Amino acid sequence: MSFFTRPQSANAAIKIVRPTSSGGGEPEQPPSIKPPTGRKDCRPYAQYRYSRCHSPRAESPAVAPALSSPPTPTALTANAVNAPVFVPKFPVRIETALTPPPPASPSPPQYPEEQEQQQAVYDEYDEYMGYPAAGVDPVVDSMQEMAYASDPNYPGYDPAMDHAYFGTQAPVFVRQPLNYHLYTTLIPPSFVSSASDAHFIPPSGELRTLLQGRSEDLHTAPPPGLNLPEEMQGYHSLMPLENIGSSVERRKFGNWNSIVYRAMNSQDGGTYALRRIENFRLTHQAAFGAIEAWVKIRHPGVVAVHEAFTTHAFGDSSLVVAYAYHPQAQTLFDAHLKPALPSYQLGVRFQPPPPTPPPIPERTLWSYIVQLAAAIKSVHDAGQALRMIDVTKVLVTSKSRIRVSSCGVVDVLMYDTPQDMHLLQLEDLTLFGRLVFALCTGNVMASSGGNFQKSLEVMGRMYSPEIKSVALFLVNKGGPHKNIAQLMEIIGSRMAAEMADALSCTDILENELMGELENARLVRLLCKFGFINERPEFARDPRWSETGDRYIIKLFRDYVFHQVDENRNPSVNLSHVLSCLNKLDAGTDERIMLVSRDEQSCLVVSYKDIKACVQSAFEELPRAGTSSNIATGGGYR
Ligand SMILES: Nc1ncnc2c1ncn2[C@@H]1O[C@H](COP(=O)(O)OP(=O)(O)OP(=O)(O)O)[C@@H](O)[C@H]1O
Repeated sequence: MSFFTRPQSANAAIKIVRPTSSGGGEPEQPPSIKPPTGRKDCRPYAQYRYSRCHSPRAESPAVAPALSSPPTPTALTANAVNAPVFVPKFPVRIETALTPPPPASPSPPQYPEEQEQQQAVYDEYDEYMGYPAAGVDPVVDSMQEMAYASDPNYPGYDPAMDHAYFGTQAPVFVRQPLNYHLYTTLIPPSFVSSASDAHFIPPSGELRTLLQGRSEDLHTAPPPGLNLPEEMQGYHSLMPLENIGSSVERRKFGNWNSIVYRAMNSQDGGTYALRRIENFRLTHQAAFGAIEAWVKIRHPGVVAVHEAFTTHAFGDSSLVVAYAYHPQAQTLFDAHLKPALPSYQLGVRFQPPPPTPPPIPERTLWSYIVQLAAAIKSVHDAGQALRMIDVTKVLVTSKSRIRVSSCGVVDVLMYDTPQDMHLLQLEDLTLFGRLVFALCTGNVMASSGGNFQKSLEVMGRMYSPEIKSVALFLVNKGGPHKNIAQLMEIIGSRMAAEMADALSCTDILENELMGELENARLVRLLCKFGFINERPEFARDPRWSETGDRYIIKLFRDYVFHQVDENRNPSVNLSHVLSCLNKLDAGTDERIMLVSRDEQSCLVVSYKDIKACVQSAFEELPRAGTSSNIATGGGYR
């Protein structure tokens, strides 16, 4: 009988070879590995299951646990692959260059009770419950024994110490490193539930739809025939965000006509919202001084100002102020006050008036008040005034999240009529109060003249007295020392609730992000597989895929994607795929058995080796071409 001994650069791949008569006749030991029998299917799964339970964990390169890792073999060479193949005629024994031949009983002794407990723990975490466990298939069992016995990294068992296990000393099992390379385990839903509706964030499924919608929004093209400038001060692909047809009644921005466009900036590739004020003549360049101040203000409650310029690109002299673009943003008016469109049935308009929108829930209202108060405070602290707190200028940018838009425009437009900043800041509070009235009653004119008393009654009926107090504090004249900080004191307790909800939102988003953690690295790996496997230009060259690194990659791909069940039906187990690819990316020391397609040879190889194979095959690609050059690019390695 002969053994396959690995090349001098002892690597982790173990080739199972054909036994020959020159090896000295009958094996002296009971066989530690049996040839593949009729039940070959699912062996890799079973091997996998075993390895998860017993082989040491390696760390992900990104998050290496501070545990000493055992010596690891070097990468597998092409020679190992070209070694003689295993023919399952006689029982054979396996030997590695790293370990002495296993003792008569290679499997580590375990006390039945401990074994049971361990198995229970493994089973609890085993996502491959449906696959045959150790002990089911004799081939699997012997492969497991082999992997166990030949694994120098298993810290809990030393064959030379067999006697110790049967003595009085209890076996020592070293804690394994954490499974950093496995797919991420999310925080239990009872702690952070992304399935339920949170204040600032919809359930996970809806959130995805929402984000998809926003992404789509960024790419929508304008209808043809709008006759918009192709390019303007570095902005292109302009698309109006409101109807601009001649039949549309247009509201005014103060005394000016205004329109908002979405546009791309060719310098940074970003998307911006451009507010254009038509027919504006700039008399003093210094009018842009306020914009400089606004560019410096960054607050989550304020739509960020980017820059301002004048242009003749629209055929007139326009002022344009560029803002951060928030896809699918709606004004508060559109979100809460706008009556629903009249219903039509069979082309006939219904007579009843359109339904009024439902009242805003009190929690949402408090949230708006707290966010606006925080935004105003930050702007006032920066020495500016918002001057545009209005239901048509405050944007709802995501669930319960609002931002004041159009900042800085009035400062430029009204540059010629300078006003006292303190008075402007007081005016902000009054505008804020009017907005609260409008949101409570659904009427933009709620705080004016004859509506005032009726509005207070409505507010008293529908909301808590604190809301009314806040609205009254804001619209009442107050002394000259009235300021936003006083409001903050009044709403202090509501701010605590707001903060708790905001932090919960962060937790949920972080948890969601955890679920996406592996995406990038897995896509990169799959791309490499795509580059390497089945290249048509090497289709007639068996050396390409049947030798060296690429052969191992080919077998590994079969192991990952082409498993069959006991009835030879394709097994489609995404968890298996993800788990294998994660381990491959992390390059763990865990070993798996790769079986050739004719099932006549097997290779036991670690993920670390396969990772090296993938890397070297990928790097070899540009050199592998003959006359044709295979281009690489993008720097993804
Ligand atoms: N920064 C922005 N990001 C995304 N969308 C925006 C942004 N600023 C404004 N919008 C959108 O542009 C559209 C027009 O804004 P605008 O402020 O003109 O509202 P409006 O209701 O038409 O008010 P007005 O009648 O005063 O023009 C609105 O639908 C608004 O949601």
